[in-house]
Amino acid sequence: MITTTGLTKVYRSRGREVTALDGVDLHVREGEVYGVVGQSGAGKSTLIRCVNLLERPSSGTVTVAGQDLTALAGRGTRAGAELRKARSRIGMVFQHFNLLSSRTVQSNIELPLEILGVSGKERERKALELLDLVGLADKAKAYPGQLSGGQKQRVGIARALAGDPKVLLSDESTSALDPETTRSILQLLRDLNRQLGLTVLLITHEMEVVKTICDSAALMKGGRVVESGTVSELLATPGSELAAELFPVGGEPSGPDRTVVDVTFHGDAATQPVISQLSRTYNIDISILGAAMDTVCGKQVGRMRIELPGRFEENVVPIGFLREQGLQVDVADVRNAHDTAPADALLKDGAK
Ligand SMILES: Nc1ncnc2c1ncn2[C@@H]1O[C@H](COP(=O)(O)OP(=O)(O)OP(=O)(O)O)[C@@H](O)[C@H]1O
Repeated sequence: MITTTGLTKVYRSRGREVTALDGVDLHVREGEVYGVVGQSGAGKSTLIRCVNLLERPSSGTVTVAGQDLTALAGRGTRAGAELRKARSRIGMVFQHFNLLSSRTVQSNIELPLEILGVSGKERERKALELLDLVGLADKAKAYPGQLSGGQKQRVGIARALAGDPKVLLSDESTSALDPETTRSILQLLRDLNRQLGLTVLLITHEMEVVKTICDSAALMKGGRVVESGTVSELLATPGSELAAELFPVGGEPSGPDRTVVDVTFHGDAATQPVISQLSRTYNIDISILGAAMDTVCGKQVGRMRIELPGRFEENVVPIGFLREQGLQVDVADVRNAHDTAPADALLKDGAK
């Protein structure tokens, strides 16, 4: 539904160049909720603004619902009209709602339809239908100043849906809201995604948002996508930074010459007594340094950080045993991170 290839954006201001996007390839499938996360300055806002061509990319292409928007942006006035039409099919929700305070709620929702030249009667019908959809049927005549933050965002979402978009872009739409309101807005986005088959691309710095509603996610750093995939794929990828952030387990080793291992349990593996089997089979004492169970994308996932006595070399076979049970095993020397890669290579060799 949304594809970007080699998307690059270089800002030039006061003789300085800032590369905000550095060759971003993004693939968002129809009907999915896709989250882009990353620290401040990673390029998330620039990416979302380039997807609907609010910002003109320096190079690369953006295709939404099979239409190459970058090609339209480059041509004359006729193409400009086509671009506006294409853009009206992409809804956008903002962090600070961007409602007009002098207009009623209904009139805010009607605004994009006014711009599209839709008749008054049809605009009213559509606005009232959308208000009902977002649970604010009784607020049509209210002004934004009379609404709570969550209600304002519901109006923002209704306005974004006015042009019957196939795609909804959300720029930190819950960042200004308290946790409970955040949950209700995320639930609304999820419901709309399911009811309307809406594809949602959202940017956020909150892992909780990804955990609650995203099917897929990408991590951005320095204008690049450094990891991406479905949330389940990411959780199953050894060493995935996104997975570790989505599902952190802490715990320091209790002393030198210990092997610290992060074990992730999905599906059936979560119900097997693997840790006690490991302990019995190899006659070793295992300490649990940290553990958590959580629901990620509606699925139960468990993660445990355990400590085995002895160094990596001495634990090749027990760790091979864990891998054979279908568990995802990441070896981490938390005090000596540069040892991790060689240790993992060693394990793979040793486990053969
Ligand atoms: N209009 C602009 N002119 C010049 N530089 C810009 C402009 N907009 C963004 N940048 C720069 O581009 C880089 C990426 O910014 P962007 O706002 O896309 O990041 P972000 O990940 O959305 O950050 P945040 O979470 O803080 O919004 C930053 O270095 C920023 O300073």
